[in-house]
Amino acid sequence: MPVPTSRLRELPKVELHVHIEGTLEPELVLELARDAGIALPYRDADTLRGRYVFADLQSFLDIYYENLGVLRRRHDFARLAYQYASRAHAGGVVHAEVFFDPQAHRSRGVAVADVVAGLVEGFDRAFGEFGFTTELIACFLRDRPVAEALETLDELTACRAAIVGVGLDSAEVGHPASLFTEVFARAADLGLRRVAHAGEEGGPDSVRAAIDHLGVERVDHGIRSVDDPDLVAELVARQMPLTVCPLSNVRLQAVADLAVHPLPDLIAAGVLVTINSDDPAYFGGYADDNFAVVADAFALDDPALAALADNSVTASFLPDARKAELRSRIAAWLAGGRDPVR
Ligand SMILES: Nc1ncnc2[nH]cnc12
Ligand SMILES: [Zn+2]
Repeated sequence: MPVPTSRLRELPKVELHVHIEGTLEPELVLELARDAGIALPYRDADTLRGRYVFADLQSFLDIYYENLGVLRRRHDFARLAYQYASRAHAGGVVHAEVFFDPQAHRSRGVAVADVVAGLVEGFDRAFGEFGFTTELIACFLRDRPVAEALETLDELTACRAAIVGVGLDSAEVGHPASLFTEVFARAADLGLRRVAHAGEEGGPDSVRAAIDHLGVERVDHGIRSVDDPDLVAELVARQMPLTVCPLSNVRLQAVADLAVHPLPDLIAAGVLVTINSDDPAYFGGYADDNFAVVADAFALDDPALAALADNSVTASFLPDARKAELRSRIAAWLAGGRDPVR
């Protein structure tokens, strides 16, 4: 029996893999372009949305980087953050650890400090209005020079207090994690937490490289780990979280179809799997939608869904007291009650 969507929305969720630039809905692209006097080659939001047919990661990244060019002022980032928080909250997300791509903005002359200040402003508003909590994770672009990542890390130190950690994203194949060893070592010296995309289009070796060279505490995606049983066993032994994004994997053709997604095999093996949206404005769904499609595709019952939500709490960078509070809210949901806080 499928779990009704309204009940699934009430499951308290923590989102650990969402790119704030990937929450830029076509309507906001058009609005920000109009405000800034930027001419766009499409008439309306639906025409832009119609372009969102992707053959692979790169074909998505091309449009993603093009669209984020409309984000220019601190206020634009505040709007984006607040809009994401509002939508995620409506789907039951109570806490999010949100990626942003500083290099994609500073390369266009937008100061990293303005990006961070805008995101903080939008998320502070969301916290004040509906108690939505967030942490920020600055991702380095792995298809850009390492020297640029080091410069960006230097700039980020001025906003150190607003950032919980660093990540690694953009085109995976041909851009090994090992190149970024020094960047991640310096981030660790600054007390920043470390995560990295790996095993999205790259294979098990890419996942191993992120763990061995970057010292990550979570692997973003990591689905291709399933191709190497020894790696799966290692992920289980270390309880290394994977931030899996099912709709993204389908839309970027990392998997042929949801029915053959490795999620059930990873769960069955005992991997600490979490469910996330990645770039929801592009892939047809936010965190609740991702929960809904996997619940449906793999006939997950309430205990299985609560276990996935619980994994995200475990894998989060939240303090222990907040983790305990969220765990008891998930347990209350499982026991059949409504979430007492919503
Ligand atoms: N799914 C993804 N993989 C790598 N880099 C990204 N940047 C935004 N979304 C991404
Ligand atoms: Zn991602």
